Amino acid sequence: MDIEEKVNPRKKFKYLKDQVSAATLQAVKAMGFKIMTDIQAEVLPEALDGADVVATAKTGSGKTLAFLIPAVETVIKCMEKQVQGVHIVVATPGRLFDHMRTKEFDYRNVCCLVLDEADKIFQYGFEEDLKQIINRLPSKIGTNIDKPCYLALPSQKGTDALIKSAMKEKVHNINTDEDNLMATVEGLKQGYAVCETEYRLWWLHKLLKKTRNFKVMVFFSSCKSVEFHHEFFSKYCEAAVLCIHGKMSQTDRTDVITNFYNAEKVALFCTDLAARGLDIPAVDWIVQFDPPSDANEYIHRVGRTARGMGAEGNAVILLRPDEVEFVSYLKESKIYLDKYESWDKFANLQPKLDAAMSDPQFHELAVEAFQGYMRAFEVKKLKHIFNLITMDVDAVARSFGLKERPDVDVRKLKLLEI
Ligand SMILES: Nc1ncnc2c1ncn2[C@@H]1O[C@H](COP(=O)(O)OP(=O)(O)OP(=O)(O)O)[C@@H](O)[C@H]1O
Repeated sequence: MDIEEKVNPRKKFKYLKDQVSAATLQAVKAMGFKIMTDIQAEVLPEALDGADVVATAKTGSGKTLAFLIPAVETVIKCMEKQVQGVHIVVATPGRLFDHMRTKEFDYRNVCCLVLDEADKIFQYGFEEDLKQIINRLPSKIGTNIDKPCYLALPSQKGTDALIKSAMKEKVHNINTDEDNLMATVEGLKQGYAVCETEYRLWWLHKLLKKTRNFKVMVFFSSCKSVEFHHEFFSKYCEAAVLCIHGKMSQTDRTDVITNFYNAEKVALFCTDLAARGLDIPAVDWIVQFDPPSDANEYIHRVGRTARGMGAEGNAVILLRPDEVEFVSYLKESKIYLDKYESWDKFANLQPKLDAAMSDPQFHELAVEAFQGYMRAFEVKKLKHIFNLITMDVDAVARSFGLKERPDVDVRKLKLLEI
């Protein structure tokens, strides 16, 4: 008996045939999906039935189709009724609200609102924009027009008031994450490695060698650090690396993502710009070279691998010896890391660094990258773990290939800590 026969019939997309158009089912089939993920199997029958849904599930668990299929079905019905105009608008809250204040943007017939990444929306302080948007939309979208309104959110913190204002009296709370013993997906193997500060760059060099036949994402805490490491590894170590960060133009970012999407083996150096929403096939390794700010950010970074049903992936976070407590902190959020081997033998990068540093522009980049790294610490909330007071700043400078500590007001930064 193959997997498909064993599976509960309610979990097959075919089960939705009375609720979903043949075209949608055909499109799902063309994507190669036959069985719904847990969140899809729970959300779709309810949402297609017109219920308002708050859905919480792990990153990479298939939330997109859980809200997209009902949204597309709504559009299909509008088209049948020959409703004119744009059918789907995808926007950030601030931009959407700007448009709603223009005469040309007619939103009187809106019948479905989806808030994806709702926790991030709150974190970025879009709450006020969102309230205004909801106030202007046909009141209680769900109740009045009898069409669904969904929230897809990885975490529910702070959303209660919004749910009340936007949704029907009766909201279906679906959480496939409850009672779960782990915050990350089963197919993810994750661990941490410890490395002395000044050998961090050397560690990364070794890791890139070991993973050269894989598709890898490496996370850094600042744009300049991404640029610095990218320049060093691509120009002076001839490594296959791409980079993406917020200071690049949209066209360049799109090109990089397309290249990474199509590549079989390459490393993408990135900031947290790439931590959410990107669905790139077959990423093998997530490397957190600089630590994330909290458990939530950790989960989203590692969520770029092991995506979809039965998928597998690997993640490693690099910690300095005085950051190891981060492992216990993650444990409190049900993230369990194995301890990976700590390397003590590295290829000597000094000649390559010396060559690079003879270029004044590269030296300047190293200084800026160092400053970016220090600034990232300044805003970290977990001060007991990411502690500037105990940090060996000279060793940090050396980890950027700098023989002397740049002129950064470390004393001021340290004072901020107290
Ligand atoms: N029923 C399914 N069967 C197999 N693969 C699926 C199914 N549904 C979605 N996928 C695949 O799983 C991956 C993750 O899906 P999706 O992007 O919807 O996750 P998500 O929960 O929205 O993640 P995130 O929170 O990171 O945005 C995608 O590559 C998608 O194509």
